[in-house]
Amino acid sequence: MIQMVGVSKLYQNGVAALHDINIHIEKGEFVFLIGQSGAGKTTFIRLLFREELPSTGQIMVGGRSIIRLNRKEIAILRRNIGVVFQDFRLLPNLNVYENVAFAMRVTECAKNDISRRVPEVLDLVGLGHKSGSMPAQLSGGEQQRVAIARAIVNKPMVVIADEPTGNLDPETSWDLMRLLNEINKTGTTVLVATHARDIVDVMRKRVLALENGRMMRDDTGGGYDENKNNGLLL
Ligand SMILES: Nc1ncnc2c1ncn2[C@@H]1O[C@H](COP(=O)(O)OP(=O)(O)OP(=O)(O)O)[C@@H](O)[C@H]1O
Repeated sequence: MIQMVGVSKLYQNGVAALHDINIHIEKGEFVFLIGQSGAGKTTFIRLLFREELPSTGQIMVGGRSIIRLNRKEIAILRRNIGVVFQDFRLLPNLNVYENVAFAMRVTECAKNDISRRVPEVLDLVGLGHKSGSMPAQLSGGEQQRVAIARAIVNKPMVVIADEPTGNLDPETSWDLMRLLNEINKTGTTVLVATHARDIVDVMRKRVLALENGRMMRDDTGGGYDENKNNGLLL
């Protein structure tokens, strides 16, 4: 589903954000990406949906190289990858329904499909009753769930979340992780960049650990710290 071969990223200011990354994520996996602030997690994510290009190396998504794509192909890639940002990035002047519908409109979906699918995903994230609310009227956890609804509305192959619990209290963070786990159980590949040590330790998923732009660890069923093995399965 996702493959990086020899990927490095040197930003124009000379910062080497990623160095010789080689990873392979299969369809249907749930993967945590961990690492200290500045380790390269966001850069890793931005490369996957073509917000940045690597300086060297090859990136494949869904069996295709994403390095040389035209605008139309980039749009198709982004339809296949739902991204959830830490700061939600909802459109403030649109209500919950319209925020989610917007993601379908930009991919030129038929009106009928939009009016059928949007209520379906809002129910899935537990926000069916808030579809007329504006983002500013929602709690942080609710806004984040709208962001998830928007990320999954086009039935992407992959959902990527960049520190989705960064602004949430512990209980709401767990609700959100359970939701991502449910999405994963439907066959969607899920990649979550996080600092949430307790969540990583309990969920026991595959853990990729970045340190100064290098992939230092790739553990199946791993914890936040190396060799920590006292978690419970969710
Ligand atoms: N657009 C950019 N231009 C130049 N340098 C950048 C850019 N974006 C990130 N960097 C640098 O690249 C390195 C990796 O940053 P990145 O945002 O990928 O880390 P991160 O692991 O996501 O950190 P955090 O947990 O704080 O979000 C850092 O040194 C950062 O300063």
